Amino acid sequence: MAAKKLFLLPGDGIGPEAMAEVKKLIAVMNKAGAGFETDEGLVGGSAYDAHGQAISEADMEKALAADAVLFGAVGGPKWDAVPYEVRPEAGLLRLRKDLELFANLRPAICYPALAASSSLKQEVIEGLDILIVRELTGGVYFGEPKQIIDLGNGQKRGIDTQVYDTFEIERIAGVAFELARTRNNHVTSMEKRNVMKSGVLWNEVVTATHKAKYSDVKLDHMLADAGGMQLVRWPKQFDVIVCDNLFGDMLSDVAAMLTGSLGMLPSASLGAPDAKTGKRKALYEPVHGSAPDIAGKGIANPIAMIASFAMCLRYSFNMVVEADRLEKAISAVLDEGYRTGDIMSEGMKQVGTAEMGDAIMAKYRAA
Ligand SMILES: NC(=O)C1=CN([C@@H]2O[C@H](COP(=O)(O)OP(=O)(O)OC[C@H]3O[C@@H](n4cnc5c(N)ncnc54)[C@H](O)[C@@H]3O)[C@@H](O)[C@H]2O)C=CC1
Ligand SMILES: CC(C)CC(=O)C(=O)O
Ligand SMILES: [Mg+2]
Repeated sequence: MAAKKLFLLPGDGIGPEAMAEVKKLIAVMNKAGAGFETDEGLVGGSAYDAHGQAISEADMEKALAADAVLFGAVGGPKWDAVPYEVRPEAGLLRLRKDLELFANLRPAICYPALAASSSLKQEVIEGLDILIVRELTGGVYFGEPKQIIDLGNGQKRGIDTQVYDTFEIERIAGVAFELARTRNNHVTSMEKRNVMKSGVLWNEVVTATHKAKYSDVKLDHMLADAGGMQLVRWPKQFDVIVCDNLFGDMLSDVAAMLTGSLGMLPSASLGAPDAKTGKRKALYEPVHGSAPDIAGKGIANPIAMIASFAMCLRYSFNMVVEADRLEKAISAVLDEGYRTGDIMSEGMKQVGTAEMGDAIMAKYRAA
């Protein structure tokens, strides 16, 4: 059996704390013969401190050669003043761009045990299971020009450019429609065609892609600001949401709170299948950032990171049984009342990062 090459990039802040819990799981799976071969690198502020770059060329090569990359989180106030080109977040953007990870899957599931403790009413989120499909390598995060110009009159101008070409919209729409077919067969496309030309094109191309290949899937369109409102008002109206890089970033943080906490939301970033092998480049990461406010305290919720590893098992290694088993272990531990601080509510057992990781591992082993 060929080794399964995992490249670990824990990053900064709570990234390494959450990744430590995944490393324990990998060790347990390897004892049972899973055959993961792991290597580890630096990204973000930790890479900047070591070599003045947000990710080194050597680590980029390892990421490109791996079957999957597991990523923690990057950033923090320590690096606020570093040059923009080498800021911690640049490491993540480079990984996404160079690995051509255009499809970012961000599922938001409300675990039954957390339905009562959300800031939203229980009936609004109970049973929630939606999937945000975010375009990840285009749009305003990457478009040129991207600069600050000195206008010479005491004023400056900040410029970011939103650019989308037809093929970029077509391929992300295709991913959303394909995934919808495995779920409730419903896609909602979100843009702002009322004020943005890229939104007009987005709407046209999604509509044409639907007509050409996916007319069996229900499609509707929503302006992205109204979409944000609807996500909070009645999120269960959605199945798959497809949107651009910026709206997807924002709407998935909104969706995170439907699940109880940013600490609960995993993600998978996938490239196109290789024409010969069918394999996709992939990176798995929690939706949250490095949470500098709680870093180093051992209290971060590791569930988003562990659930991202479950997505890795499912999408990169087709280990569907193990992925289900791990997701069930997370659910069972929540049913038993284990809570990190971010999801704590009255009468529950408050635990730290490692205790939560250990509890999930114990359930996984026992299943
Ligand atoms: N993928 C990545 O690496 C991302 C990095 N960032 C970076 O992270 C840094 C901090 O950004 P913020 O806006 O504060 O966003 P954040 O996601 O790091 O934190 C927002 C809030 O959620 C809480 N939180 C997040 N994850 C948690 C977890 N696992 N357990 C418990 N609580 C959790 C934090 O304590 C904080 O109160 C910035 O430098 C930002 O650029 C932000 C988002 C994504
Ligand atoms: C580059 C990241 C920090 C952007 C972000 O917030 C995200 O991808 O969720
Ligand atoms: Mg974000």
